[in-house]
Amino acid sequence: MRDQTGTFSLPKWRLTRWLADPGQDIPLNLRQALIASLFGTLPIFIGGVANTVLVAAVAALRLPHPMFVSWFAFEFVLCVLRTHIIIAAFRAAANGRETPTDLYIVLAVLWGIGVGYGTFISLLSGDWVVAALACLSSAAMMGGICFRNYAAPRLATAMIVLSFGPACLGAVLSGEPIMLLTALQIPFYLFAMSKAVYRLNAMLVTTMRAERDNDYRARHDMLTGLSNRSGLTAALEQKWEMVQQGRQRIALLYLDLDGFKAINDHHGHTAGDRLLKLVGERLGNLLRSGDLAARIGGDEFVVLAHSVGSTEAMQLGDRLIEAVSAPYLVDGHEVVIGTSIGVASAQTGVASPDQLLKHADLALYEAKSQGRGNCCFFEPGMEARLRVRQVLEADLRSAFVNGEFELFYQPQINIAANEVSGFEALLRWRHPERGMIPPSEFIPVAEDIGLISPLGEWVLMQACNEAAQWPRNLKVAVNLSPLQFRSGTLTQSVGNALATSGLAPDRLELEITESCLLQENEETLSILHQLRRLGIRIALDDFGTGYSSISYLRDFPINKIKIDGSFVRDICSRSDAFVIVQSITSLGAGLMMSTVAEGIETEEQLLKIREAGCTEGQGYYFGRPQPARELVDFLNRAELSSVDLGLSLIPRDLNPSLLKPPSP
Ligand SMILES: Nc1nc2c(ncn2[C@@H]2O[C@@H]3COP(=O)(O)O[C@H]4[C@@H](O)[C@H](n5cnc6c(=O)[nH]c(N)nc65)O[C@@H]4COP(=O)(O)O[C@H]3[C@H]2O)c(=O)[nH]1
Repeated sequence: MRDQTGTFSLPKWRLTRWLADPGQDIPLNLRQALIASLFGTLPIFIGGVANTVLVAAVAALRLPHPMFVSWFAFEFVLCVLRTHIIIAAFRAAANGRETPTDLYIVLAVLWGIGVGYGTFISLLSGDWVVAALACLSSAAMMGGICFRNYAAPRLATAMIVLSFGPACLGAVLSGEPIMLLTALQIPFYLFAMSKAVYRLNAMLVTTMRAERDNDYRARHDMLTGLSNRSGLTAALEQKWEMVQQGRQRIALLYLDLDGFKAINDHHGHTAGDRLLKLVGERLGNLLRSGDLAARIGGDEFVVLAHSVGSTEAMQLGDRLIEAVSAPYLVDGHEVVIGTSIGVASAQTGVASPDQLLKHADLALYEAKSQGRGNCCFFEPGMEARLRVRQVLEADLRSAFVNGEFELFYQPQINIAANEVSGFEALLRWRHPERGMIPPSEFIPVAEDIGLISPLGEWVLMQACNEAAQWPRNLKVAVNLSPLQFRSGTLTQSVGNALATSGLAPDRLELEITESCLLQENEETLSILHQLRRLGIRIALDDFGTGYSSISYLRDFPINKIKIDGSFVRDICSRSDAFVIVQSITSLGAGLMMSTVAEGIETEEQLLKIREAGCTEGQGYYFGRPQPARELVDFLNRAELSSVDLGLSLIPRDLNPSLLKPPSP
């Protein structure tokens, strides 16, 4: 059936409403489609009216009695009126105007009455040729009525009874005994045809419901109830003409959830699904009427906002980030995720809805590459940057396979004992064309493309293997990505690395950042305890930046605090930096944790760090990150006199009081 939903008006008069009523619980759009179908199948309509006028004309010619002439005149006028009304209805529907549905239905009923009247008078006429013609014609009409009007079963039944019912009475009154048989047959025929109408109607409604459900499913995401990709495309295409004519301003906000995969992996897909539903609800709550939210991929959502410029779209983006990032309660667990958003608006130069979506996607890439929880507006240069990024991703994947990674080690110095206490392993990528690429450039990419877990495992194994060859029980510190921390396999990987290398667990230190501790306190706590049970030490990296929650130091089994290099950089010039470092070291001392100052580059900084009470130091002043093969040499030099080598851990000409162990 042709879908004409919404183009033909529903009847308004009481009688016509009753006649066209298809039954209870039928939604509005189905009612509209059913009414539209009454106007359809034009060949049957034309055949029906032409046939009636023709039969009436033949009868009037054979029997030019006023009854037959008036019948013909009635049919003729009705035919003209109905044709006019149906043409007017189609025009009105095409132009989105009210259609004359009530009149159309009333004329259909009158037509049925006309056919019935003609059959009746023909049977009484005694002219069996005219009677046979009229009876055959109205019986044939019933088929047409049934086929054409079963969308409104009451109307069709009324037309069937009115057009052929009088033949029953006519047969009785015809005076011909044999016609009594026909009079007996006609009610059965009427009943059978009416029954067929209701059956056909039930089948039609079921089919239309199924079509409607399929259509809904085709355009909606069953999990969240939001639109899906094709729903979004349809909505975009619908608005596009107005957008191109400058009559409508729209913006697309492309959201990608940060940290969703970890929740899915950790709590299972059912919890992940619940979380997606909650995200969908939050998005829906923020939209104005006429805006649309869609889920177009696992954890990817798009918001189509209308009547917004770039500023309002960015403001909406910020509100979406805030809403999505608030904690969720899923299966009794509090979980936190974030979202990055790319925004694009349909200004001149955007050729198609597809291109607009692509722009928003590019802006999303940019938002993600700037760190999580960002909202970025599309700029033309992003496409080129994306290509660079895609090349980097491809290179990164092959780098892992080609063994282009290596570990550099930076010494960590026990300031009090004036000796090297261990080394921090720092990942390096020796790119065949670009040379050495720093971890800050490729680790976020490795996290995004799911390479961080295997890469992290490789780092652990390599660091443990190399550290196992070092003298003097020197420690090795290994950085962990938050994603690796939440992977669920960390304890096992650490256990494997220790078992394979034979490194004593107390020589391995894992450096985590606060973002590892941000969510799932119980889960995180249990991983940390498992690691501690293996005998491993935990260091909290970059302390003093980010959240720097003191409660982490109380709640989690941490052995060491690494004070962020930014404080060390300012320690000689800003008294507040010194006070902060001092406060962290005394906090650490009180909690039986050692404190390491990162990024020491000068002697003055070292003096201040000592004065502030740090137990360990790390930085270019002591040594830059260097390949494993150079460590033995470094250690040998460190153990020799500084005067001999011109390289000193704690320069000799320092005030001797500075060489004393730090005061607690
Ligand atoms: N300006 C200055 N910088 C100094 C000084 N002393 C050390 N640094 C640099 O500071 C960074 C210290 O590492 P981080 O804070 O853990 O920060 C690391 C760490 O978060 C991450 N990273 C490095 N290796 C790995 C790894 O194997 N796994 C993971 N997940 N992250 C890693 O990459 C970050 C950057 O590493 P690098 O580029 O090697 O940069 C290193 C190091 O070279 C100094 O005196 N002055």
